[in-house]
Amino acid sequence: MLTGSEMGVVDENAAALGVPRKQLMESSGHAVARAVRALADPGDAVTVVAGRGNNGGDALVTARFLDDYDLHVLLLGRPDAISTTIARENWEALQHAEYPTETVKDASAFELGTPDVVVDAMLGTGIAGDLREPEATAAAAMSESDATVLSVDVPSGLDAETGRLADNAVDTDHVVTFHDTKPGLPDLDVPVTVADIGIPDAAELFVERGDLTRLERDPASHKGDNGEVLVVGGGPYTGAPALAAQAALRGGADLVRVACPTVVAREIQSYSENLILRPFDGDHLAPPHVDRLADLAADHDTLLLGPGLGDADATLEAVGDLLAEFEGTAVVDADALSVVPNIETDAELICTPHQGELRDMGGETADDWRDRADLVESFAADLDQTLLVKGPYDIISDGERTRVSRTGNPGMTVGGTGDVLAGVTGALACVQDPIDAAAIAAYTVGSVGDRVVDDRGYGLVATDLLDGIPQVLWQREATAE
Ligand SMILES: NC(=O)C1=CN([C@@H]2O[C@H](COP(=O)(O)OP(=O)(O)OC[C@H]3O[C@@H](n4cnc5c(N)ncnc54)[C@H](O)[C@@H]3O)[C@@H](O)[C@H]2O)[C@@H](O)CC1
Ligand SMILES: [K+]
Repeated sequence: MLTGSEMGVVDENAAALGVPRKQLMESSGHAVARAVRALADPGDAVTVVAGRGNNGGDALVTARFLDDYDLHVLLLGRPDAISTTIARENWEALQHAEYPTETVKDASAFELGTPDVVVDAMLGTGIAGDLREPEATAAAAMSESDATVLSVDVPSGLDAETGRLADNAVDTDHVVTFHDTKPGLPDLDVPVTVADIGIPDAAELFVERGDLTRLERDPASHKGDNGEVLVVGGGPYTGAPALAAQAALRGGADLVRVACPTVVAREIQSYSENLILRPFDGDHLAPPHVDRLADLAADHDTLLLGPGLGDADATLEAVGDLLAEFEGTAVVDADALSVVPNIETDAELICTPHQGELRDMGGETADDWRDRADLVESFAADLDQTLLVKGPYDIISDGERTRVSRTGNPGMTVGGTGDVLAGVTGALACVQDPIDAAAIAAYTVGSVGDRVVDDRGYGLVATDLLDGIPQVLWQREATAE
């Protein structure tokens, strides 16, 4: 089952892999034509009712496969109101080839006639709310007619995000949906055909730019709405928590606080005036600090635990105590990782080990990335947590879903890049599901590293990555419509 927006992610990923949406539209249109053939004989009357988006575009393709039918094509609205390039190109193809098309200027001009089959292609995943005019009038006419109604993707009026069926939705007889079923379709009690439209499995496995379409920033949002991250780190090291915290800010978090031992607080602050410090006594994390840190962490959307903490026994004991008390979402990195397999926690963890750290946690690795993906998936299932295992191909799994991010390059084996990745993951985990946060973070940090190395060659240092994070995260260079 895929929601409309998940379908948008997948088809943008397909475009990134070289299968643009116009090709998918051709496959969709053809699949609908095959369904028409199963419902009506050549010579029967078929009327296509097309809306102005890509749902209509699919059916404009269908028309070209129905030359041996008594065909009518009705476009709801003016041709210049067609909202996407690929749908318009398919409309123009019908004009050039002199297909019998008509445009319906308003609801009063809509006449369905008495076709044997009507193809409902008014609205698909782009719908918002109940049907407006002229779609509402057209829907009523279809629902009342004796024609067999074949809906494209979803019956017009079904919201594929929520599964809600509008009161004035088309009363359909048959649905051809694409790639996977959609929310609401199983409840309809009509035959639903799921058509394979040639989207490669890789579009769901690999993290690609389509995954970035999950990111939204509400224009009306206030400070804090986009996430508050608490980094607990530092002591033996100061650079790691500072990098992670700055990366969390670049990853879109509104507020990032760093809880660290007092002796290193001034030094960490000196790296950036954007950081807010919450020092605790001493020179390393230890069990007496845990209660206060647990309270502080509870006021944040994400806890990022590990960067620069070191592996003193008292520190690792405190990490275990803190995770045992914490009930929110935590990104666990570096020395803190070794504690995870030995504790009980109600927290939702995103663990970000490299392969050596994974083995120390009790996980297994393999040379072939496909084998590694299987091993990571089963270890994530054992832990019942999300893993982001770093490598030439990063493997992200929550034990059920597994994603692979292929960005990045050998220049990124330098120290500190893992802290940047943990920081971006922490920021995104404030606003995304753990697996999506980890997948987008891995893709983004790798892409930034690729850009830096393209520009300047190897010799990259972790701070080089910080500035480039927003550009990758918020790029909007979608090629398809
Ligand atoms: N995402 C994908 O991977 C693919 C999508 N395809 C098709 O593209 C469709 C989605 O296309 P679009 O995103 O262009 O969206 P739609 O074609 O579903 O609808 C967009 C249009 O509907 C109008 N609209 C929205 N709510 C309305 C309402 N309540 N009453 C009247 N008009 C309303 C909008 O102003 C816009 O013009 C899918 O359902 C599917 O049929 C296929 O071509 C294959 C691949
Ligand atoms: K439809």
